[in-house]
Amino acid sequence: MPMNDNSAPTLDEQAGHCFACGPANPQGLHLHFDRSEHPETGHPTVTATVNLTRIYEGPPGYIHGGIIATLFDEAMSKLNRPLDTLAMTRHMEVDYLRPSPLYQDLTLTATHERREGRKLFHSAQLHNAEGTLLAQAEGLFIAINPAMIPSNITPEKAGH
Ligand SMILES: CCCCCCCCCCCCCC(=O)SCCNC(=O)CCNC(=O)[C@H](O)C(C)(C)COP(=O)(O)OP(=O)(O)OC[C@H]1O[C@@H](n2cnc3c(N)ncnc32)[C@H](O)[C@@H]1OP(=O)(O)O
Repeated sequence: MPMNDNSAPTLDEQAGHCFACGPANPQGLHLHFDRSEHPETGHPTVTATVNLTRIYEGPPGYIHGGIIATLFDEAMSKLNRPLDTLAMTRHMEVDYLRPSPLYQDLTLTATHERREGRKLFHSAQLHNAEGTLLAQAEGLFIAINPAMIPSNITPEKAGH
């Protein structure tokens, strides 16, 4: 794992193996998000283009539902940093409205809705290129103590 000069890993380095967004995970999705502000509420919003192959297939020709949940979990988690909060997913609901096709550019978006103390409420959507809503989610993230996140994970420490 790359280290900074003080050998304390940065948050990005700690998250480098994240299955959805980590650049260091050879089997990950390598999602990249652009961040902006919602035009009406000013709340943080993130967007990514996803185009998935059969590795992620569920029904023939379509993305597996668990992977769609992963996309939503990741997109909503990306809202926590602009809110200056380290948080983990506590609850998520997903509506699968239409099958989500493989091999097509789909637009993944997430927006912060509201905060109640440690509780962050976010929403997320997946649209096809025609603008049809394919799936949507609501998520509850809970602000955590940074000490919950181990600073250095190795296979040896994980028992492998
Ligand atoms: C994460 C850091 C990563 C750093 C790098 C970023 C890279 C990105 C990677 C990100 C990867 C993607 C992200 C991932 O995949 S994160 C991985 C998936 N998530 C987890 O593994 C989290 C596991 N859970 C926990 O560790 C604990 O439960 C945590 C720490 C989250 C909270 O435990 P804690 O004991 O502290 O709190 P609590 O359980 O009492 O609950 C708290 C409050 O919530 C209320 N509540 C519960 N349910 C509902 C509901 N349905 N509607 C409304 N409210 C609800 C509940 O009543 C309570 O309210 P109150 O009584 O306090 O008022």
